[in-house]
Amino acid sequence: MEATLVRNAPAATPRRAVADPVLTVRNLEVTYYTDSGRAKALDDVSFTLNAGEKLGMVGESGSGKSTLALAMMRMIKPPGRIEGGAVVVGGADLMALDAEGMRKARLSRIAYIPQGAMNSLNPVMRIGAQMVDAVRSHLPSEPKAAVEARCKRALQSVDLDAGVFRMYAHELSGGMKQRVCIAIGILLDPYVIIADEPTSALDVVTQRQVMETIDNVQKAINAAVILIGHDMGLMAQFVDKVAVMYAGRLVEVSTVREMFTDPKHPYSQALISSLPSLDNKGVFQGIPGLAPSLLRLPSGCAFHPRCDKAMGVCSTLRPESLTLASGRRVTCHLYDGAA
Ligand SMILES: Nc1ncnc2c1ncn2[C@@H]1O[C@H](COP(=O)(O)OP(=O)(O)OP(=O)(O)O)[C@@H](O)[C@H]1O
Repeated sequence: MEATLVRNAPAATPRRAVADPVLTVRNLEVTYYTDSGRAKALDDVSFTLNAGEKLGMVGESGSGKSTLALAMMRMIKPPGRIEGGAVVVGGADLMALDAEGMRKARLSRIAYIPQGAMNSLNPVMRIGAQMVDAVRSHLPSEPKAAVEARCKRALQSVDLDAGVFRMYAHELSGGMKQRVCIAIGILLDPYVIIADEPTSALDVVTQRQVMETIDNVQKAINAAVILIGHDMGLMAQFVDKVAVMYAGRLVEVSTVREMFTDPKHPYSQALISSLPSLDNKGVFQGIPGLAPSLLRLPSGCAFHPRCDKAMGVCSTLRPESLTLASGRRVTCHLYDGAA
């Protein structure tokens, strides 16, 4: 079946009729076995996304955001190891697929636009040939003309001229290259798109255009989108929900409005108050201390040494993820008994 990639077209393929949530990540665990010891980079990570929902994944460097993306794609390499959990996309648990099943699932069920993707385009192959290769590895019997038409539609849906099909990466600007990567990501109409820092190394105008492109293609195919990034301000304009990671754990998942107006976890509160605002001109509040090494995590809650609301229990007991009455998720002892 051909993908429907026309901008702002309604969700069209029967595949989109899959029951919500379209993505369920359950108890995902990843450990890196390094010479210095074991680093648990994902610790019991769970969340869900409905078709058409956009989730922003934020957290300091080293908190596990890219590891989460790679684990969902089953692309964790040694010394890392996925040690448990499920990633259910459109009804199929990716963790239970054999290698060939997983190869097919990449791009068709779940697409990943890695950090720096635009620099990984092959410099000596035309853009079109790279796109055709990606389609062919999934749909070997699709006629050449149909494959080309699919690729050109994908280029047009990210606001690139179909002529880009015949161009080389060096002929394109950074923003155009990033849009090519997005076009490749949507070639097979996936249920879920993960974009890891899709706007890094781009100027602010191009950043906005790239985010708008993701927004448009996401609406056109009704995919669930995970945007990984540091720029809370940019993210706030494009996502529906925000998930905050700290030392391999999801410490809060809230709607973007709740996160910005009433963050629950002290780490989310610190992240929000560290953002510049017109009311607080020139007053920047940093987060005290440094992110902990995963090799030597503090006992109890890993955030407690930096937390201005820490209580006795925080240094001894690991908090569980709680769902508050409003449906928000928070991993903090402050809310024990409130769930
Ligand atoms: N190949 C590896 N070997 C050992 N440890 C690793 C490896 N890759 C990642 N880690 C560890 O896993 C943790 C999570 O890393 P990850 O790259 O997922 O973080 P991140 O939140 O995406 O950071 P950034 O924002 O800088 O991209 C880090 O603390 C890092 O030390």
